[in-house]
Amino acid sequence: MAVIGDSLFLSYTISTKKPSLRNDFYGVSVRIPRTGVKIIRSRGCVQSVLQMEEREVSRSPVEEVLGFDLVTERELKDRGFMGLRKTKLVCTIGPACCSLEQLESLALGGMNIARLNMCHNTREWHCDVIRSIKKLNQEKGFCISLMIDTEGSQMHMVDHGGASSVKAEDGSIWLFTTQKFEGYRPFTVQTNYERFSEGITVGDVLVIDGGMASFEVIEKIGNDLSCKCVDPGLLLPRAKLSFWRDGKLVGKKFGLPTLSAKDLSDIEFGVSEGVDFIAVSFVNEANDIKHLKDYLSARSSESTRVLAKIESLESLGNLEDIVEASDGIMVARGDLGVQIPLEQIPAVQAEIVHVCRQLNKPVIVASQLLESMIEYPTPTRAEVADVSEVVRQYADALMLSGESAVGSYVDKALSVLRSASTRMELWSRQENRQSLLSQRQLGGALPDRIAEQICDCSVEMALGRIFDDTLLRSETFPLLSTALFVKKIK
Ligand SMILES: Nc1ncnc2c1ncn2[C@@H]1O[C@H](COP(=O)(O)OP(=O)(O)OP(=O)(O)O)[C@@H](O)[C@H]1O
Ligand SMILES: CC(=O)C(=O)O
Repeated sequence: MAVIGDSLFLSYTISTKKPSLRNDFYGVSVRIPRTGVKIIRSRGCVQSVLQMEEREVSRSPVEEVLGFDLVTERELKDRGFMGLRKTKLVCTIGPACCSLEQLESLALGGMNIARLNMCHNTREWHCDVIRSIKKLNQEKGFCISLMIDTEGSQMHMVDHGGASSVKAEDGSIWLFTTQKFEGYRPFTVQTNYERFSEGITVGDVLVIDGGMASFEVIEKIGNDLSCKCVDPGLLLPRAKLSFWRDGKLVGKKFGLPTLSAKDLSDIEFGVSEGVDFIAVSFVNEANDIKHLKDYLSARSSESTRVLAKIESLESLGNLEDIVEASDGIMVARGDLGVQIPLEQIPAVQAEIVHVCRQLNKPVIVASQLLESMIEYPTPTRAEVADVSEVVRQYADALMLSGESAVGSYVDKALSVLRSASTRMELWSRQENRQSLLSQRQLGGALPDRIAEQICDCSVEMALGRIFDDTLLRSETFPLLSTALFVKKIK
């Protein structure tokens, strides 16, 4: 399977006295006139420099906003600028990729956003990574955006820093407790949340990490739970816990705010370091986002974009409001899979992406895209199909988690993501073009057919009473419908 891409890349930098650099979503959009692209070669790799005169930009009646990326020389030659990859790539930074050299390698491999998960590592470590990325942006001309991801309030096992996993055997009896202890205690799991057993009754099922292992509650001992393993499996450090009754999630209101004191302190840190995005974990309703945006605007940090992570059952019930309130969305399939049955994930993902497309909000699809590449140098066919499906759904970005943070094949994983998304975009464009050409009632030349399609869309919207009469009569309407149409077909 030829999904591994070419190794020669183009890097784009702007050469102008005062570049009109607009750090559009995912940080790599640049306003340019149609002309002014020159390819130069430097240090053995090909570098493209967009030459942009300010005079030209202000004079140009139609500015193009293009998403710029690293592309192969061959891709550029074959397909021109419109053929550049649109799907952005997010890499979670961890021990496997945090040195300056490793980050540069990711930048060359097409990383658009570096994600820092505030659950892990120290403030100093995060600070070093942020500084390294800024250095690469400044000195080597990359445009990598920075995202911090808050820890959020969720129920999980406490990591005692011992073995990387513990096996739970069928029928074994375990104690889930809130009592604090150091080191490893056999058949005992410490949970992070004191009220974790509130409302839980004998017979309920405790599921680990969305199905890694399951236990039946056999006795309540004060706040602790004695449980029998009914589905054996591995318990990983910080594994997430959820309770189920009669096949349904036991909705537990933890009484915890979406943003904990630690989250607020991490956000404060991110803002002071000038990160571009804050991804908020366990958003349940639009107010969670509105409050954070108010806070950011009080600090004059409105330019920091707020992304809502959709990973709880409750957030699905408030999806449209959350999408409206946010600057973008992350489909956090990892935690979502703890709260809803796994077989529902594909449909829920498609629905979230669809709502985001309808409301014109960017959406990242995250978790386990290339999970096997944490250990192996090639992806499974199913993983490549999953990545391609996300692109086909018109998600704006794909995210690597463990594959880049702790994986053994970080650059390869990114390369697979890049190649698979490029190919699917190309295929999708050809398919769209084909369906446009095969429309029966359309005119002869392609521009006529496109114009006719735009009119069709306008009529469709008018019939759907999307706009009031004043707007329909005004000159803005054709422009607006054109813009909506263009945006929708991407
Ligand atoms: N900064 C880091 N330092 C050390 N390990 C990290 C770091 N970031 C990620 N990891 C490791 O990579 C794995 C995947 O990271 P990721 O942040 O995507 O998932 P996660 O821990 O399940 O958190 P979340 O549920 O918020 O996504 C983690 O389990 C952790 O082992
Ligand atoms: C990314 C993340 O937080 C999740 O998938 O749960």
